[in-house]
Amino acid sequence: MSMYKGFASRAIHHAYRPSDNEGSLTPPLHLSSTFVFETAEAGGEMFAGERPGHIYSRISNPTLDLLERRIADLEGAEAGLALSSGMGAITATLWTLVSPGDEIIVDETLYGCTFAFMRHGLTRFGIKISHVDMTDPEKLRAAISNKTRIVYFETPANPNMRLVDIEKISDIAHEASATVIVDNTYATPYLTRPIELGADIVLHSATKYLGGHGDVVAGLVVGSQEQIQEIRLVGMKDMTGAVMAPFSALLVLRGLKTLALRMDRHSSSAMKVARWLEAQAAVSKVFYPGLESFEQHDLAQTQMRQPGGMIAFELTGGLNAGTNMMNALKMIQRAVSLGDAETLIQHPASMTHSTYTPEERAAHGISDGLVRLSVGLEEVDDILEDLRQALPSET
Ligand SMILES: C/C=C(/N=C/c1c(COP(=O)(O)O)cnc(C)c1O)C(=O)O
Repeated sequence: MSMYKGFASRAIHHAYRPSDNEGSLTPPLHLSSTFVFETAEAGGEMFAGERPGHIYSRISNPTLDLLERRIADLEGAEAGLALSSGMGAITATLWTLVSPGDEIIVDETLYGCTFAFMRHGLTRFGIKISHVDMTDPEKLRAAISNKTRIVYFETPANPNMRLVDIEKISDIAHEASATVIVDNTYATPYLTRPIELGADIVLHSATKYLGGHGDVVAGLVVGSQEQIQEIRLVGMKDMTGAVMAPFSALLVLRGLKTLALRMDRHSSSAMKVARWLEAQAAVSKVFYPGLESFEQHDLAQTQMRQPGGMIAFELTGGLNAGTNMMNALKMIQRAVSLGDAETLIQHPASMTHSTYTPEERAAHGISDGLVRLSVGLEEVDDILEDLRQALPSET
C-alpha cells in the first residue's frame, strides 16, 4: 500500500521518488526497446525468471512499470499490466485464462468490440459465451456451472448504464470457482472499487477517463501478482503482442494525476445535465445512476462514490429526432470514445454498438433511438445551452 492515504495523493505520488531519478519531478521516458545484460549468465537467469530486471519492452519497461504499480495501488490490487488499448487488455487477459470447452458468462450489455470479440472471436475457438441478466444475481446462480471459468461484466455498462452488484455477483461466481473480471472503464477506481467488492481482475480502456484528454489509446489490467504475471508472459508477450508504448504510459500517468478532480467535475455536471434532460418534453427517457428514476439508483448509491460522467437517453421523436439533435449541436462534439475534457455525443446503434445485429441490440437492451453523452469539463451552462438550442422546441 502507498504511504499516502488519499486517492488523489496516491494518484500523483505512488511508487515514484524524484531522488531515485536525478531529482526529476516527473518520471523519465524510457524509450529503449531492449535492455543490456551485465553478463551472459545474467541474461539467461533473467529469461529463466531467476533474476529481476528488464529484458525487452514487449515484456516490461521502466516507464510502464510505474504506471502498472500506480493503477494497481489505486484499484487496491497486488499488480498491474499496461497494454496498447482496452481491447488489448481484454484480449490478452481472456486468451490467457480460457481454453476450448470453457464457458464465459457475460452480462447482457457489453461495449461493441468486446461483444464482437466474445461472440464472433472466442466462439470460433471452442469457448462458450453465455449471456445472463446480471442485474438479477439469482439468474447467474441458475446459469453457472463447473465449466464456467469467467464471469465478466461492465458496471455501468456501455451504453445503457446497467449496473451490476459486484459483491453479490462475485460471491456467486466464487462458489463455482469462476474468476470475476470487471471492466471498470466507465466508473474508474475513483468511483467504483471492484477488487474491494470481491472481483478478481479489473481492466480498463485507459483511452477514456484515466487518460482523460482524448490523446492516447491505452489499456490496463490489475489483479494478483500471479494472474498479472501470467497475462504479461502469455496473453501480452506471446498471444497478442498488445504492448503499450512508453510515451502512452506517460500520458496516462499524467491523466491519473487529475483523475479525482475530473471525475468530481464530470459527475457534478452530468447530474445537472441528466436532471435537465429528464425535464424536457422532447426527451422520453434518461438513464443516469444519479437520478431517483434510475431503476438501480439504490445500488448506484452504495456501489458508486458519485454517479459519473456518462448519460444515455432517448428522444420522444426516436432515431430521427436524435439524429437531428446531434447534427444541431455546436460545442458538443459528435464522436465516439468517452471520458474526455470535451463533451462527446454518439449514436450506439449505428456507431459503437453496430457490431451487434439489430436483433442482438434489441435483445441486449440497446434501442435504435438511444443516444450516449459523455459529459465533459466545459462550463455546465454551456453544455446545457448547446443541448437546449439543439433539442426540438417545447412548443
Ligand atoms: C470507441 C471506443 C469506445 N469504447 C471502448 C471500450 C473498450 C475498448 O477500449 P479501446 O478503445 O481498445 O481503448 C473497452 N471497454 C469499454 C467499456 C469501452 O467503452 C466507445 O464506447 O466509444
